[in-house]
Amino acid sequence: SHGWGYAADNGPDKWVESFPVADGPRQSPIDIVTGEAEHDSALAPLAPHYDPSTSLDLLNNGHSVQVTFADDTDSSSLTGGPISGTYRLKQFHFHWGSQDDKGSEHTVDGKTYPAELHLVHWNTTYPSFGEAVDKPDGLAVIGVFLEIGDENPQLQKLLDAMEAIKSKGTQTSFADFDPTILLPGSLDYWTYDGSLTTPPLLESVTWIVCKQSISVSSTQMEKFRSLLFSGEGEPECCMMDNYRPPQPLKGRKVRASFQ
Ligand SMILES: CN[C@@H]1CN(c2cccc(OC)c2)S(=O)(=O)c2sc(S(N)(=O)=O)cc21
Ligand SMILES: [Zn+2]
Repeated sequence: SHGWGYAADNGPDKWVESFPVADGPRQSPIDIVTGEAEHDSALAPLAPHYDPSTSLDLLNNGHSVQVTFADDTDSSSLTGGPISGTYRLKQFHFHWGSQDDKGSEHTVDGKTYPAELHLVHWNTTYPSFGEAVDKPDGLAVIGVFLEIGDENPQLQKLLDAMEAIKSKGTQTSFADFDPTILLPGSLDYWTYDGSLTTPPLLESVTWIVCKQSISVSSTQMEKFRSLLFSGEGEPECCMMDNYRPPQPLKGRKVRASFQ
């Protein structure tokens, strides 16, 4: 089968064949061992500032569901946290499982969550996303765990719009969406140096993983699982288990912004 994916013949265990960095020194995701994380009082509070007018469209790219943002100004950007300077929001997307006991990429003391939200930002010391994506300090991704609980009304607009993008390569306009509403109440976080969790697995990401999760109901999770990896006219293949498992820490330190 052409191209990478999450099936037995093109999934995470096979990626190293086309992307040797898969076995590199700073791969993501990782298992966050909370007892090993060191509180760093020098870590600043996370300061995301998002402008809903920069949200553009909702896309099924065959690997995940993604909302893309206009990144020609600093209107939607991230400062503070472990990063220096300003990183612009490019897109956010999710990873999830085929059932509620798995689906996240990062794990916490071995605990898996049913899904994980990633907000991808690029360092404006570089002229564009494309220039930043392969630099060691090029990207900053905020990870938020989704935990099964009450229905999350903030997800509903996204879930309803997914009707229009069931198949790979479909997209629909998705204006006036403020991703701030998807963030947990507390922005306490763990941070470490890592990589993209999908090919090309570039080791360019400062990971910022929120300690507090947001809720999602089992019914809402079924909505994610009704999306398709497959394109229109192809045999239907449900989009689920689109997560990479934790990778070796290889001596990296994980810092905590909280005691
Ligand atoms: C398909 N997966 C996304 C790939 N992207 C991408 C797009 C264009 C070019 C490129 O490299 C040259 C990479 S990306 O950088 O937006 C990210 S970040 C990310 S995650 N799970 O680590 O947060 C996954 C992807
Ligand atoms: Zn991701």
